[in-house]
Amino acid sequence: MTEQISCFPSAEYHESSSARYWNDVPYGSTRLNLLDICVPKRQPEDASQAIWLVYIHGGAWRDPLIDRKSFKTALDMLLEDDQPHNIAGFVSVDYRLSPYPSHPILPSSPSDDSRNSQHPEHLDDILGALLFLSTEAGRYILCGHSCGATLAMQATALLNGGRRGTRPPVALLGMEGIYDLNALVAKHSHPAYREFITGAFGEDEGTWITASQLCCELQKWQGNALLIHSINDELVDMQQTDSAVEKLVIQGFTRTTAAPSSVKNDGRRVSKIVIDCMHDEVWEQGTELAKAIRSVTDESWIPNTSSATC
Ligand SMILES: N[C@@H](CC(=O)c1ccccc1NC=O)C(=O)O
Repeated sequence: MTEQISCFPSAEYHESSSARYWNDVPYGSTRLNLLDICVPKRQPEDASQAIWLVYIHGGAWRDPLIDRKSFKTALDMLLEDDQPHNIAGFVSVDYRLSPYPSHPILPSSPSDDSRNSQHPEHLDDILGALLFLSTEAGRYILCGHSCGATLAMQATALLNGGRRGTRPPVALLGMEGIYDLNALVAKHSHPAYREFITGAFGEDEGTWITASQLCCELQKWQGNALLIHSINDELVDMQQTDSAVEKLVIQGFTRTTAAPSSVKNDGRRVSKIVIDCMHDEVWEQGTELAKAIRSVTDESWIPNTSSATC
């Protein structure tokens, strides 16, 4: 079937009893510039409150087996919810990856331009996807897992600088995020850490510092940030989330322990929630990812000031 929707005109879709799906939609020119869109049939009752959720997968900027499809388990759970919600659509985005020649099943080839990228190309792809979506999904929450949370933060920092045509998200949801590359490598002695950070950001540790600083450059952003980390994350230490929260607080964010509904919700709130599962169980089992999305799409997490979307 086809339908005219302004951002993806006449694209093919398929449907289930609960949603319509536009899968494998190209937003750029490489094989990994693809995204999946899901529009629930039960739409928000108040269209003015409608919000999109854009998910950025993890996988250390390089793992070909962790891709946009990793959102599916949580998405299926969310579509089964019987409570009303305010999500107009869900998007899961792929982006170009860094080299992974030692991958046991799908090693990257030097001639594959979608698997030989380095910073800031992953980020460029995310910004490209958000620009592509901007007509349809202009009011959105940006959600990422692991290095997807890094990209979500960095994209928000750049969009807040006023890239034409794309507004920053109204809220950020970071799960098991990496926000300080140098600290991650210093903390974890397993050579894989240095290997994937070098693969994604190069040998120059100065670049790692600049890329990490970009994560928390949210001085003027008016949205709310919810950062979630598991006490049993065996791959990324909780200090990553703790120090990101501190950096936001230093920039004037108010630390909240509950959803901001209990206080005046004019944005610039940051909250940390501790969960209990392993790093990839967040999306593999889907329960924690779905739960986190329910928390943040609760209207109380969306700032009610109009400036939040400017
Ligand atoms: N599966 C990945 C590893 C991975 O995803 C990862 C490992 C340690 C810390 C963070 C990770 N992922 C972050 O996006 C790999 O094979 O390189």
